[in-house]
Amino acid sequence: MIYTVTISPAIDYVVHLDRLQKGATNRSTGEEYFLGGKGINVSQILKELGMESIVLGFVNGFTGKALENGLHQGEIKTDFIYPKQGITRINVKIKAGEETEINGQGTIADESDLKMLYDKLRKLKDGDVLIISGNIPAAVPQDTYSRLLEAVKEKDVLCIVDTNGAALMDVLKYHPFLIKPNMDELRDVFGEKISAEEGAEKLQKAGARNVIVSMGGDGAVLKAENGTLYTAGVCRGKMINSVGAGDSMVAGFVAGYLEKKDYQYALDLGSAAGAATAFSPGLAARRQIYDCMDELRSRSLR
Ligand SMILES: Nc1ncnc2c1ncn2[C@@H]1O[C@H](COP(=O)(O)OP(=O)(O)OP(=O)(O)O)[C@@H](O)[C@H]1O
Ligand SMILES: O=P(O)(O)OC[C@@]1(O)O[C@H](CO)[C@@H](O)[C@@H]1O
Repeated sequence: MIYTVTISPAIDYVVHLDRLQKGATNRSTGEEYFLGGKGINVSQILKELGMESIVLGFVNGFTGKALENGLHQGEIKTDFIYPKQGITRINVKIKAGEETEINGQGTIADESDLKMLYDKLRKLKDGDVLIISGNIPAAVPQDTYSRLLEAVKEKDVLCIVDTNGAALMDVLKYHPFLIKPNMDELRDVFGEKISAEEGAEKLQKAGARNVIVSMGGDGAVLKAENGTLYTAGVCRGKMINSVGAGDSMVAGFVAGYLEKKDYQYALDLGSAAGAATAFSPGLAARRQIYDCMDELRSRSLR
């Protein structure tokens, strides 16, 4: 089974404006609500690609109920924990020419809540897949991801971690199967001058088995554990949404890898899913992902 972990899930409130005026009442020209949080986005794209997963994490309050109901309506299984503090956040994504995001703090998991999550992970079995995505909120211990990996380290679980900064560097000693920083996250760790290839190599030397560096509309590279550097093509289309492209790429890569154990195929499916989301108002639908995949594959076969 595939498990995704989202420490602080969200409802994403996307609001469209002609122009954002600071210090004034702005009237929207339209708005949308999406189920959000990085691991939850991964589960939604996996579902589009025909793969079942179980969503783990912390939710509470009316927004938590809406999120859980929405996932169940989409036939996505959940096994949430319900802390007493905070409520599931509403993240505001303002689209007024450029995108401005305001992400809340959300549910706050305390030590007893976290222990429930570690206990759930200890029950994972050999062959399971664990995908941990997103930032660790400030109110939650910053070594939480390391402790999640500690809980599964005796099992043959394929671990994927999509996070940044200290939390990313901290998990490398557990040799995660995959990490996926973007260029900003790479520069935060290694400085402005780092290239995607150099950064991927450094992260691999520090312990990651496979490293994808995603570069938005400029594509992505994968430094794989077989020593090969794979390059992804870029699908053509109109970028209308940057929220969830990275999560879609993680889901596409995992789905592709589980299907064929072929790194180039997995990277292409990840790139197709990322692009299809970038070209959609919310997360991509199956058909758009496979249209992008066909475009990438037909170009690389020429
Ligand atoms: N404008 C675009 N055109 C084509 N492909 C794109 C575009 N934006 C994203 N992608 C695809 O999606 C992948 C992931 O995007 P990106 O690098 O923006 O991830 P990210 O920074 O983690 O995203 P986010 O944090 O916004 O979810 C890219 O490597 C690329 O394959
Ligand atoms: O505040 P975090 O956890 O860093 O990011 C949360 C978030 O921006 O990430 C997803 C897109 O990747 C959105 O669905 C969600 O609102």
